[in-house]
Amino acid sequence: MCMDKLVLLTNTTLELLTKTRSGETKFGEHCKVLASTNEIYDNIKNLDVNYVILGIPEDVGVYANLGNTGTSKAFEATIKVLLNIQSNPFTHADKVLVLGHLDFSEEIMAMPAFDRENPKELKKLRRLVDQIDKEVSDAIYTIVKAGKTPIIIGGGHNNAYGNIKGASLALNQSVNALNLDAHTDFRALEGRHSGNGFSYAYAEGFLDKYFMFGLHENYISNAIYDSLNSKKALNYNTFEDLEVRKSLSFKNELKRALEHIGKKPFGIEIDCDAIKNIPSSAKTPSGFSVEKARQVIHFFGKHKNATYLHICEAAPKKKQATTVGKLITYFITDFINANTKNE
Ligand SMILES: N=CN[C@@H](CCC(=O)O)C(=O)O
Repeated sequence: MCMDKLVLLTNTTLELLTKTRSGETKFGEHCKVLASTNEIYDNIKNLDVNYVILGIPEDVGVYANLGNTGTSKAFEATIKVLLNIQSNPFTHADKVLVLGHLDFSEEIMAMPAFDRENPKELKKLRRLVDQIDKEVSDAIYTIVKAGKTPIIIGGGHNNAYGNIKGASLALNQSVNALNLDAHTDFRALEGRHSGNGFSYAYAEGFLDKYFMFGLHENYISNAIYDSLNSKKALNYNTFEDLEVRKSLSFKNELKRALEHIGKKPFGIEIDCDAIKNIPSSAKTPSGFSVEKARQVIHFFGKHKNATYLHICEAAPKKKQATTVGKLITYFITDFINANTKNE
């Protein structure tokens, strides 16, 4: 529980980013922050909040997957919007601790020195992702152990591993996961990257049942297809069945997915590359609408076993930052709104 890489959101930054308006109260005026990292576990535990927002501004996992970087920009874009939405009975700002972010700037600075085309260097680069995993799982462990629900803003999808491991260790049991994603991220155990967070978590016993919602058929390799259909713990549907051929009903599939993962604590993983035209590491012209993604978050978020929410892979350029920040903010408030009704 060292959380060496944690940079708290300070009161000064909070005040700087929250643009107050007379006659209104913004989210940033009512959410909570911590004053110090000392005794962080006790401070998180004793604070009267249910949700802890943590940023993971990194793109090392995506780079180590030979993908396009930019995922390190999503957290800042989000926080600037989130703090400026209204604080009202829908948004529950007083139930939220905006903790801050894990600072992986050293790892990000180190990554371009590795030649990704050279297998030996790629191996070393992927070891940097192991270091990130350790920090992420420590942070999620601390938050879940303190009895709070983490809302994690990525970063690449490599961080699913740290989320699952941290939650599993805190709860002393393996956990399940629901993943809204174009890709399985269940690729080979070939060194850590953004395409194998779930396969590593499964192989190490932290992940039990896994449901992949809306996979794109064009990106399922034969090897993965065979695993999907041979392991009982894995279950999925495809975007084409749901939205193109309409051979499966969206509503029934939500229920089927919940039957697969809902019987014990589960994480909700949202990869922004599942949504049409969102700037992300694997941006797609064909994907779910923002409203369908919001419905997924609402549906699973309202379940008592929802243990965390992770929104990842958004990679906004400067001009897209506000739009991406708004998108992720809708996801956060949808989750909080649905989940609060549980209590
Ligand atoms: N987290 C994303 N993982 C995908 C990326 C695919 C792509 O970049 O096209 C994967 O490794 O399969």
